[in-house]
Amino acid sequence: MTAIVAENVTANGHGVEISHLVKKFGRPGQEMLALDDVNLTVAPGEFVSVIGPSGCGKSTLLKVVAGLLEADGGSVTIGTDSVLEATKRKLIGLVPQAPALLPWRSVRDNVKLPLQINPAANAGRTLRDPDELLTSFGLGHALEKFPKQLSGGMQQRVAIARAFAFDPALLLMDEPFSALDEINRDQQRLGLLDFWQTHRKSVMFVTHSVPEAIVLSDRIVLMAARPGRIAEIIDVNLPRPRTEDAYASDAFRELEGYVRSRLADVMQEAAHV
Ligand SMILES: Nc1ncnc2c1ncn2[C@@H]1O[C@H](COP(=O)(O)OP(=O)(O)OP(=O)(O)O)[C@@H](O)[C@H]1O
Repeated sequence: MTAIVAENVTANGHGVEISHLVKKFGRPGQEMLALDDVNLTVAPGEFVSVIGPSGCGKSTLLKVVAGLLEADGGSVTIGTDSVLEATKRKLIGLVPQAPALLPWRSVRDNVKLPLQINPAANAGRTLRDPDELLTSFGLGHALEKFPKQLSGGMQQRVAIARAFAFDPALLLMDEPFSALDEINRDQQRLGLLDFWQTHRKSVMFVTHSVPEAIVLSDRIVLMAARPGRIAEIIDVNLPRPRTEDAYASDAFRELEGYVRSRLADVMQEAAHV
């Protein structure tokens, strides 16, 4: 992984403005409110995690922002663009739960793919060289390999490198480390932290892990279920750049206790609905 180089890295990317967002599933008359009046502003270069009980709408929120699901009400603006315009202009990088690499392309060619699709949209960007990018993610030795020759953790790193390659204005990550074991997961999250602190992109990151949300984020959006909504937005006022030492600080542990107790509150509420 790259060394942590910058204390004062300029924030990059576009902000996100989510306003009165509503998303329903189901047939008319039997609808379920997956997102009920969700309002959230993500500043350019801000890292925001979304946490909450199963079924509270975290993935749905990310999918609406990514343009994979259409909203039933409200709006999402990325910079000054609608989601549709942002997807056309390739402003959004998405890292799904499973790495979704093309098995017949080498690691290098998987990372090159977003540079090759709709190249006109890449004009004026700082595109990253796939080899350099993969090397900075500790995969310099695996450029010619195929996805099946890599471990799950390495594959997920390729997927993250691929999302960074075309310099998107906004990165959306839906539990990117959930399939990994705890040791691997911790390594990957510290690697992402390191990379992000050097490049400062706007990020929306879904996770079930409280420590993961704290170590990575500037703010944590706590969601509640039935209907899916924002219960609280929690500031993470820990100094940056952060390293694994952050876990050991009193401030970290205090915040972890607070987030866990608020998570328990919303889970208890949901149990009584
Ligand atoms: N395509 C769909 N059709 C119908 N209902 C859906 C669909 N996608 C999600 N839902 C429902 O919407 C609600 C929110 O789902 P979502 O996957 O966004 O939750 P989540 O917070 O990401 O959950 P988890 O933490 O378990 O991944 C759930 O009740 C889910 O069953």
